[in-house]
Amino acid sequence: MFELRLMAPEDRVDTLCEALDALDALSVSVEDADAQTDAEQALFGEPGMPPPKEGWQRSRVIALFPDEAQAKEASSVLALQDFFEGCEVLGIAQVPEQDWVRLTQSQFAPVEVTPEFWIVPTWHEPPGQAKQVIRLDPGLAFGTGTHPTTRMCLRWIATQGEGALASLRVLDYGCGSGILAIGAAKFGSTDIDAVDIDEAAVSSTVLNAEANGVKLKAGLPEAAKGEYDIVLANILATPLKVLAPLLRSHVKAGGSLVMAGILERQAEELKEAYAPYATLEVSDAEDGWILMTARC
Ligand SMILES: C[S@@+](CC[C@H](N)C(=O)[O-])C[C@H]1O[C@@H](n2cnc3c(N)ncnc32)[C@H](O)[C@@H]1O
Repeated sequence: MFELRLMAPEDRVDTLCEALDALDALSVSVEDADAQTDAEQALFGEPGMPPPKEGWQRSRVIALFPDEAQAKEASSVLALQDFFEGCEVLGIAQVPEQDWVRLTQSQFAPVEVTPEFWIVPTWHEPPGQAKQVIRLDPGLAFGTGTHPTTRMCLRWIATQGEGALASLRVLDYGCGSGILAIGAAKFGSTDIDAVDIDEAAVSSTVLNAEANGVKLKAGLPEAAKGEYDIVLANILATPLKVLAPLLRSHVKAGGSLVMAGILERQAEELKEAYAPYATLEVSDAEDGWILMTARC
């Protein structure tokens, strides 16, 4: 395959990508042309908020074509268009043959939750010291264990102890891949509801639970019914604040509310939002994220 590399100012990127698509590019990717330089302008938004602006000052647009002739033709056609003014062809180059499957898989190594509890992709052998293992491959839904918020929730489950959840009813609210619900099952729970607003997450949860040989019920949020001994919710601070009365209503008296997706600096606003319902405390922290829990 051959890639056609182009430079485009911010206001031309969308048009250029659409044109490349119309010219039968197999894929088009856009990178910050000023990344790692003094001119780099970060475009991070607050979690849950849109970024400060839509695009970078200058973007490198890379389009993949099946052969050199098509890449050259696309380059010539683009150069004749009015909208190409301000854009530039950086070059055409052959893409070296790679084993893409192996390359992708190599980016997902086993993840340690505790020295004895690991998340292991199916193409890896579990580490020797692992006593509990969740088998999970990256998919459409969030939750492979590579994010600190997921790991902190799983660590909380693990610190309850082996089999400690055996007689406990668990709700995983915002289940994504179902990783927390599966973790709860690994530590003994047999009565688990996993819910999400995203139907793809619900389907992923069902498949991942089957792959791990655990029993749970997955569905949309209205499938959460009644009270639970443990409510796990790894969402984000803003929805967690909105969901405060609902999440609290699902926790049994004496039960635990365990929440992640919260930045360190959001601890106080979460405590305030939950004050009418529960007393939250910070139970864990990793990479600027915190785990907040309450005994209800
Ligand atoms: C950060 S992911 C967490 C996934 C997984 N539980 C984990 O810990 O890795 C948050 C999930 O919450 C879901 N979600 C967001 N808002 C929600 C809401 N109001 N009700 C239910 N699920 C929600 C999203 O679709 C997403 O799958």
